[in-house]
Amino acid sequence: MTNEPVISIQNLNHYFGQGQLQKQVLFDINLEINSGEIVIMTGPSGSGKTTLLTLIGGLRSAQSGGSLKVLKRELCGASAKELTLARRHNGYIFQAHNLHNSLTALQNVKMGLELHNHLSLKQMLERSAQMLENVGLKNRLNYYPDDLSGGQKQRVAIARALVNNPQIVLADEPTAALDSKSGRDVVNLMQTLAKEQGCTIVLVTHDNRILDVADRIVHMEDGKLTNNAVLSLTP
Ligand SMILES: Nc1ncnc2c1ncn2[C@@H]1O[C@H](COP(=O)(O)OP(=O)(O)OP(=O)(O)O)[C@@H](O)[C@H]1O
Repeated sequence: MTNEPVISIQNLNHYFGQGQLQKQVLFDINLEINSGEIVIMTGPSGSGKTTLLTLIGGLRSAQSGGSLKVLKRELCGASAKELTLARRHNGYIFQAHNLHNSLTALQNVKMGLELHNHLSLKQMLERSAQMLENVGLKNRLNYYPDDLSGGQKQRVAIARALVNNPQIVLADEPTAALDSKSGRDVVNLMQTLAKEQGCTIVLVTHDNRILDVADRIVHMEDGKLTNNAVLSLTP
């Protein structure tokens, strides 16, 4: 494995709106994230965390000026096609889990594999079922989201995000809708699976109960990263 950062951000700014209504929401962001790291981003509401996460994930266009390199691809000024390609290496876990209610747990997870057209239908189903087993939902393969608890839905979302072995997982408030035990289970699971698969996780949260899964915590305040310290956990 190379020492080159998986995510490398230099002098990144971001603006919403145009002309007089233009508002700067990210200011001179500099951040490097290495392969296999779990980085948690904290900060008050409106400080810019989701904006930065969606830029890293190629879910919105980074404006030219600074540099945002993800897996060696420059995303500042990238075309829509380049962003689509960049997204294939990522898994996304968002608060509302974005499951399709008309699809079973197994079918939802299988959607995470559909860009992998080298796999047969049988292989996709086997791999999806295995992933659901890994997240403890072996007995829920054919359940619809409406028949699952919040924690179970979030585990389906994790299985879908990880099923295609993404190099990067981006998670926005993955525990916000969960009670403390389910929230803890969900992050422990993300941590275990990420370490097994060697992927890098960037996780935005307000949930102080889960900070200990991080290798590093970065703090965002008014669109600026204020702290990039290595987290030292008391033994
Ligand atoms: N699409 C948009 N158009 C205009 N302004 C936006 C847009 N999205 C976000 N903003 C503004 O950008 C700022 C940063 O928002 P962002 O959602 O990144 O913050 P956040 O730290 O993730 O907040 P929260 O913790 O509440 O989710 C806020 O002032 C928000 O109002």
